[in-house]
Amino acid sequence: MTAAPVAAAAVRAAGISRAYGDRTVLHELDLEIHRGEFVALIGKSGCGKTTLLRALAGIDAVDGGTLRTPDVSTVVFQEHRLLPWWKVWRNVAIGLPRASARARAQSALEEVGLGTHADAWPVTLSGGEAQRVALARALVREPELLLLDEPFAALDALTRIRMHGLVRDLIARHRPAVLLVTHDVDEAILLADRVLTMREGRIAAAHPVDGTARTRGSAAFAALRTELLAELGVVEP
Ligand SMILES: Nc1ncnc2c1ncn2[C@@H]1O[C@H](COP(=O)(O)OP(=O)(O)OP(=O)(O)O)[C@@H](O)[C@H]1O
Repeated sequence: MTAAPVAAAAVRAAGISRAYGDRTVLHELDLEIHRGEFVALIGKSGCGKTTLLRALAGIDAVDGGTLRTPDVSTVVFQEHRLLPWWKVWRNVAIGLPRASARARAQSALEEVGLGTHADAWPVTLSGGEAQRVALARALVREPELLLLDEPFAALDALTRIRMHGLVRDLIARHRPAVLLVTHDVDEAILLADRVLTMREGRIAAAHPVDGTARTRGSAAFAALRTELLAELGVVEP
């Protein structure tokens, strides 16, 4: 028997592997995310980020290794995935006990600034509003693990900046463990406590984010950004 898992870990993956046919996408990968910790994962296209997130979400099984995740984990995807035939509040309330569903959905919508949109139809929402509803739907169940798969990638730059502020506030209040998969290095630095780079199905390096680096334009921000881009093999013009 190995030692008992670290109590503070919300997620613990040890040597997990996943293959599609003869193509191995996760190579004996190790990952720990602590309770209340915000981890961002960046890496080149095809390195296995979404595969890892889907494994943590329990959407896909792993072929080998051990994976421990909390009972309640929720996912926000790049596209909002709201059901068009249900009003906004019912989309948020999916899976909640009936008696409290409406009130809990309303309060979650208020948290994302959409309290007046409870009876709207999803089709009437802007892209940013729809993603805020998706966030409300993910947080209303008080997940211990929140998985974010490029949730801001399809939004315009200004909306994305506003969403960063909102997500920071929501996370500070709810304190789930978070894994954010993103292509946006700036976003990773601004939001995460720790940025992981992934290469060929493994975690290549971990970079703790110093508080001063969270200010865009600070020297610490620029230095970490340069380091991460170099690790990803990106040379800026
Ligand atoms: N269902 C599948 N069947 C076969 N191959 C797959 C499947 N899903 C993913 N792959 C392959 O696994 C590899 C990793 O895919 P994954 O989506 O995890 O990468 P990613 O790092 O998230 O990429 P991106 O940044 O482009 O979203 C890719 O080569 C992809 O083609």
